[in-house]
Amino acid sequence: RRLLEEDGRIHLCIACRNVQKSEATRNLILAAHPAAQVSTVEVDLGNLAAVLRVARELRCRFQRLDFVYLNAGIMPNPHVNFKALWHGLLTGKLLHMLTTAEGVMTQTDRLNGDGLQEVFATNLFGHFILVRQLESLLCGNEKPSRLIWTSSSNARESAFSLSDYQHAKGQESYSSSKYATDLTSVVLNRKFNEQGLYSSVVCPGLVMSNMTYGILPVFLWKLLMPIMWLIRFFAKTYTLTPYNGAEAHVWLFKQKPEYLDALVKYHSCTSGLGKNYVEPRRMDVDEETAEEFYQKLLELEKQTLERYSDLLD
Ligand SMILES: NC(=O)C1=CN([C@@H]2O[C@H](COP(=O)(O)OP(=O)(O)OC[C@H]3O[C@@H](n4cnc5c(N)ncnc54)[C@H](OP(=O)(O)O)[C@@H]3O)[C@@H](O)[C@H]2O)C=CC1
Ligand SMILES: CC(C)CCC[C@@H](C)[C@H]1CC[C@H]2C3=CC[C@H]4[C@H](C)C(=O)CC[C@]4(C)[C@H]3CC[C@]12C
Repeated sequence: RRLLEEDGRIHLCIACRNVQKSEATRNLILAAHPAAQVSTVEVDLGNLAAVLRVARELRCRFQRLDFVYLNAGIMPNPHVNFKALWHGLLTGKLLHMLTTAEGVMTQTDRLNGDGLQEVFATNLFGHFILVRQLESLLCGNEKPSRLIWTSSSNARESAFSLSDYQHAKGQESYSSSKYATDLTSVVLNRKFNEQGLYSSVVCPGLVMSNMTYGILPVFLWKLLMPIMWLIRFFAKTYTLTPYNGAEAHVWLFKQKPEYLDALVKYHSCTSGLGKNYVEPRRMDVDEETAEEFYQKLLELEKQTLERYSDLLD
C-alpha cells in the first residue's frame, strides 16, 4: 500500500504461500487504490519445486521486474533467555540486547522436505533460487532492477559459519540466516551491478507481527506496549508497527541504486515522538567470506537444478 502511495502506476504482484491471504491483501489494497494493478502468485519459498514453478510462471507473465521485495521469513520455536536480559541490565548491555537480541534468543530448526535446514531454506535459499531463476527479467533492462531483502539487526557473524552455513548444529538459525542474507546481497552487487541489478538489505526494526506473536503471547506484547513506547526514546529501531517498519523499504524504492552503498544495511527507525526515518549502518561483513559462501550457494543451486531438471525450460 505504501508503494502505491508513492507511485500509483506500478503493477504490484503479491507472492504468497497462502492463496486466501494474498487475495485478502489484494482486496484490501484495491479498496484503498481502486485503479491499481494488483496480481497474485502462489509460492512456498521453503519448497524448491514450488520456487522453480513460480519463477517459470513469472517469466511467462512479465517481461521485466523493477523491484523484488524478498521479505518472507520464519523464526520457528523461539526461546527467550530472560536471565540474559537481566544480566544485560547489570552489565550495561541491555539496550544493545533489546535492539539486536544478541545472546537473548535461540530457536530449534529442522530439516524441510528438500533435506535442507528449514530456516536457511525459507529465509535465504528459496529467495536466492528465485532471484537466479528470474535473472532474465532482472538484468539488462533499460532501467536498473532492484532486490530488497528484509534482513535483521539480529544478523550476527558469530552465529554464522562457512562449514555449517545452514546452521544445522547451533541454536541461532535465524541470526545465521540473516547474516547469510547480508553476505549474499554484498556478492550479488559485485556480480550483477554491471548488468543493471542492484541488491540492498533492510532491517524493519522490532515490529509487532505474527513472528513476534510467536515469541511472546499477544496480550503480553499489548501489556508491554507502554514500556516499548518509552524504550523507543532510546531505541529508535522500536518501530513497532508494520507501517513504520516498512520505512526503509519505501525509502529505497525512491533512491537511485547507483548512489547506494552495498556494504550498508538500511534500518527503519521511529523517534520517541513517532517520526519515521531511515538510518544507514555499515555491515560487519568480510567480503572474502561472502565470496566463499556465494560459491557454496552456487554448488547447492547446481544440485537443486539437477534434481528438478524437469521443472526448467
Ligand atoms: N517482526 C520483526 O520484529 C522483524 C522481522 N524481520 C523480518 O521481516 C520479515 C517479515 O516478517 P514479519 O512480518 O515480522 O513476520 P510475519 O510472520 O508476520 O511475516 C512473515 C511472512 O513470510 C511469509 N512466509 C513465511 N514462510 C514462507 C514460505 N515458506 N513461503 C512463502 N511465504 C512465507 C509468511 O506467510 P504466511 O502469512 O503464510 O505465514 C508471512 O507473510 C521476515 O523476513 C523477518 O525475518 C526482521 C527484523 C525484525
Ligand atoms: C520490554 C520488552 C521489550 C521485553 C521483551 C523481551 C524480548 C521478548 C524482546 C527483546 C528484544 C526483542 C527482539 C529484538 C530484535 C528482533 C530482531 C531484529 C528480529 O529480526 C526478530 C525479532 C527480534 C529478535 C526481537 C524478538 C523479541 C525480543 C527478543
